[in-house]
Amino acid sequence: MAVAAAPETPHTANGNGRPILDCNIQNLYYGNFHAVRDSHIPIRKSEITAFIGPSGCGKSTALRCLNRMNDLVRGFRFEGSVRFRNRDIYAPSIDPVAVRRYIGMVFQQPNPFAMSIYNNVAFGLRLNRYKGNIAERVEHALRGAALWDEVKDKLKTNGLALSGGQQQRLCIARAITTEPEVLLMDEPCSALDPIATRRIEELMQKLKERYTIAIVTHNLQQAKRVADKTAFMYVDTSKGGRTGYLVEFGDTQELFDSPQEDATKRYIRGDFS
Ligand SMILES: Nc1ncnc2c1ncn2[C@@H]1O[C@H](COP(=O)(O)OP(=O)(O)OP(=O)(O)O)[C@@H](O)[C@H]1O
Repeated sequence: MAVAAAPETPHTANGNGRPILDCNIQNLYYGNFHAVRDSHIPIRKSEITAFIGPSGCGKSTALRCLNRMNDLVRGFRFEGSVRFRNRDIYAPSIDPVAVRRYIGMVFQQPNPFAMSIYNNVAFGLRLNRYKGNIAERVEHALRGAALWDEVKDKLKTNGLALSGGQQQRLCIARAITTEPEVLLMDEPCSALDPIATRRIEELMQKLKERYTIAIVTHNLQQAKRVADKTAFMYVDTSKGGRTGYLVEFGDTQELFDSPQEDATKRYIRGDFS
């Protein structure tokens, strides 16, 4: 598969210089609806990049561009590029299923499969016909997701029997078991209580040593706590539509402490939501 063939070695290449994932959305449509324009978001290795902005500005849409999840939506049309391992993942020769093997995703609602904890985590390995020791990889992923100690004695229990926070960590284990390079997280804590949220945030800090993370969050404090870089998006209604675009991108602390754009200032102050 073309995506896999590029020279960069996962997890060991120097993170300086070019972004690991260079997202350049010129125009993005759902049917006739112009959903996002002019958004260049470079995502750097071993950093957490947060996407913030008011509802409907295209945060999730932009995130889902990064592993071609929007391809599953009828009428979706993309103009631009997303470069990963020196290739544009939207090039005709690229298989979107293979892209998702390298760029995994965790969703807003924890969504374990209705099967055992073990099988949830082993699922992706079996799908990829992994020939090594599956039990070892399952344990490794559950440890990586800070869940092993809580579930090691009940691996045959149904994943749906776990608490919401545990289910989300199970989904993270499921996403990392195939060792992706990038993890996309679409509001991963929005269904969780503050304690479970904190656990996921702590986990993200550990995970970023090994995986590059992009996260959509409505929670500005969360972006401040976890993200190295932040992209602020807003909605352009000037032409009668509602098209999202990138207003400002930069170091999280700088963006919050001294935003350059008026829209960013007002959003951070809470003048609009
Ligand atoms: N599958 C889809 N089909 C058609 N339009 C869509 C689809 N998904 C999103 N949209 C539209 O694209 C725009 C951006 O949606 P998106 O969910 O990306 O925004 P968001 O910033 O993540 O919003 P929220 O914070 O409310 O989740 C919205 O106007 C939305 O209605």
